[in-house]
Amino acid sequence: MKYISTRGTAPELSFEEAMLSGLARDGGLYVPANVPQMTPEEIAALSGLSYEETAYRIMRPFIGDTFTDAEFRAIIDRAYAGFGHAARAPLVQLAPNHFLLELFHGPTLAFKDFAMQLIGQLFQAALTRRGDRVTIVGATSGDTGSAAIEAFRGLSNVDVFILFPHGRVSEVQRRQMTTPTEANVHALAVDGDFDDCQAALKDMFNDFDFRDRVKLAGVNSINWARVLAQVVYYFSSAVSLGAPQRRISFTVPTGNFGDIFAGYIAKQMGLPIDQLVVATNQNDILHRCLGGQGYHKGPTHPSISPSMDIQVSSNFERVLFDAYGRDGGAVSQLMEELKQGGFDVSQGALGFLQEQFASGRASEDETLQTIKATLTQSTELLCPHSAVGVKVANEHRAVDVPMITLATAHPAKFPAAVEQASGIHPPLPPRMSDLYDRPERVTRIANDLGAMKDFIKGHIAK
Ligand SMILES: Cc1ncc(COP(=O)(O)O)c(C=O)c1O
Ligand SMILES: N[C@@H](CCOP(=O)(O)O)C(=O)O
Repeated sequence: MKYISTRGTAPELSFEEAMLSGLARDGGLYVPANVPQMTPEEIAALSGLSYEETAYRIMRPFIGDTFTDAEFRAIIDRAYAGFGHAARAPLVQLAPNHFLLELFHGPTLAFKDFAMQLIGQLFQAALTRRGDRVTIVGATSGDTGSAAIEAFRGLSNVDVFILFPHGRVSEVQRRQMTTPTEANVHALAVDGDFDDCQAALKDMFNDFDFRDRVKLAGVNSINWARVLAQVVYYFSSAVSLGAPQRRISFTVPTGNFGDIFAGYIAKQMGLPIDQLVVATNQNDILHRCLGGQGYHKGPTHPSISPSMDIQVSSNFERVLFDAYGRDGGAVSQLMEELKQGGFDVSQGALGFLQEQFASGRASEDETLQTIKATLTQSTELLCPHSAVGVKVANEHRAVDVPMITLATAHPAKFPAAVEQASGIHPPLPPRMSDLYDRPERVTRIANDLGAMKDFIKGHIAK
């Protein structure tokens, strides 16, 4: 199994190399040269299996010879052992033919744990075997950072630096990043927004001196392994509702396009997905683009679903690569135009995108109303991101096709918005109940690439 860059000029890599290197050296993102296929019989055979066994069968063909079967099984088992629900990703019914896929039972209460817990184990196994160490730098609008810190804190062969936008994450998200005491963890509050953090991260990857000197690695969804781990729950949930005999639709609260891209890969592998619906908050650049208005950046408006406050949606590049016939030159050109503010999508590419994805948006008010209405109609207390998904899913549901909306975070991560909508203050689970009492450790830093690189160089273990 080989991985190729969306910009077309970086070397092809194995799974292990692509995982450890993050961004391709031509600035692109790695994707599989060919997506492995599953037959209807193989998909049907997933019925009744544990989440771990399903994960093994879905991901195995993508891993190549990086790990033996036994090593890979053990890695998966360790990754999901700390989840607080036996099903790992349980489905609950909201309404006739509308289901919620609860992805918030991991250690940091967000869907990021599904991939990050696995990546933590994959990195540890690969680095130990190589006798190597890396510096992980991550950009976060809240959840990736806490999940990465949880997965990598205390590991001897990794330093972790997380860039988050100062004042633009929830207090729970911030505290999850700033209260761990392990010396290899560094939380940096950047005077900027998430797009500034992600741009700085990509600039670090494109500075080869810095990249090679600190042995830079990435655990954002830049990293193909992040996307791969998220493909699994599309299969597990769809099969439990009758796939492959039945078609299933999904609605996905979307920001950086990693989660819904995983659904797109599941469909490419053979899962019979009817609609894949992109749900955005008021920062609706993806919804506008899929509606034919081009991809043009505007100001980011802070919202009650802050993890989706994104203008430069990193993984959109991966689907553009397919939409433009896997032409790396065309993708490079679009990404150059994006640096100047945006680009128009060609008619052919737009047709491809509209065939693959539907979309919708939720305003702040609609998000609050959805939290309230869902609690009235069921017993489910939604986080604001999941509420964006439910609002948009309700607009796209068809009577004869089950719709699964991804619930991407636990409501207790966003208590202010949830309480405003429902009157209920969602409590943190007991293991985190002292989060507000723990001392914080954070470095405030200017939105200045040089300052960030100097900080990192000065704080990696020698
Ligand atoms: C709670 C939550 N929901 C939705 C998203 C959007 O996911 P993606 O960036 O993969 O589109 C994020 C951030 O990634 C998130 O943290
Ligand atoms: N919403 C994310 C943004 C980063 O996304 P990623 O999937 O590329 O890591 C967050 O919570 O940080």
